[in-house]
Amino acid sequence: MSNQDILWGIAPIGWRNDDIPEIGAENTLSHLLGDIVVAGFQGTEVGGFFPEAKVLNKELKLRNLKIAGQWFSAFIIRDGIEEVSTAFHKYCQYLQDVNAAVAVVSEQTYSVQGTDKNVFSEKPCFTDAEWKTLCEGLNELGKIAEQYGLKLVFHHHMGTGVQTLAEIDRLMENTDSNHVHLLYDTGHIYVSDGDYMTLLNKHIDRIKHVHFKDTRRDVMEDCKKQGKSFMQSFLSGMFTVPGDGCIDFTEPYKKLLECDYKGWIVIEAEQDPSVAHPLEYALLTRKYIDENLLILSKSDKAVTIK
Ligand SMILES: O=C1C[C@@H](O)[C@H](O)[C@@H](O)C1=O
Ligand SMILES: [Co+2]
Repeated sequence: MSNQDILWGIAPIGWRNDDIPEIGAENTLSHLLGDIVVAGFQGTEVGGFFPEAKVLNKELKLRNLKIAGQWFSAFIIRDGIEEVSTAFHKYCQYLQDVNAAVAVVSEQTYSVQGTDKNVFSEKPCFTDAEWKTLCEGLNELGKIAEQYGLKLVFHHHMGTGVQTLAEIDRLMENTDSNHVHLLYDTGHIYVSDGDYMTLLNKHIDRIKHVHFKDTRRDVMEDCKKQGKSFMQSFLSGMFTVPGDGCIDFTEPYKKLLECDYKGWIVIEAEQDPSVAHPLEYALLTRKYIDENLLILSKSDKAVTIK
């Protein structure tokens, strides 16, 4: 790895999917971690099927792998911050026990992510009062995360109330930059807004975790035309690994280098593992990273796309 400030990981989502537990159910933890070593990544994120911290730590140590973080579905607007905080403490304790860096939080109130609704046209929008509840709640969760040595990174996501650049702007403006950070997911912002550089250029100072997710443009257009749900879309192959889709990752990577980004870049591509062989795709993206990204240095300036 040429840049020691950046750790490269690959998410379990290519092997198993927490949104549809049936797919890839045959892929065990040993299988996943073994593939990650073969493909030359330094770690992963926690999947829903991962074991208790002690067991996981042993498996990680045997393979010299690390945990970057884990997804947390928050319902701050629906349930209130008190109820969410109780679950969040427990989740942060586990992450601290496995030496993770970030708590990946997504607000799931009214989300259509796990439903049959058209993800391209039926996303929720929050009221002013709901925005206030959400932002104040996130400030609280951010402080809790810090008690466990973690940074709270907010995950903007298709089919949720924080999906578009305008919504991410609003969230960033109304949360405390000391406690609430941003996860930059190339795939989600590209599918939502058709552009992945504006968000990065605008909020680079708040970005403390990165998901590199690629998109097959033709599949995305087809899913849009057919009004598919989020799950139908990824099962149709809307997402893929960097190097296999239409996103040019040299631009975001150059920007991250130029701005001295320190943290994880996690490859994350939800596909059906019975269609897209997880190790084959992990190796494909490893080759793309080695040949196109790791050869770049800070002096290769990113072009600012307006
Ligand atoms: O980070 C993520 C976690 C998944 O659960 C989610 O559905 C996926 O799209 C994603 O970006
Ligand atoms: Co993501």
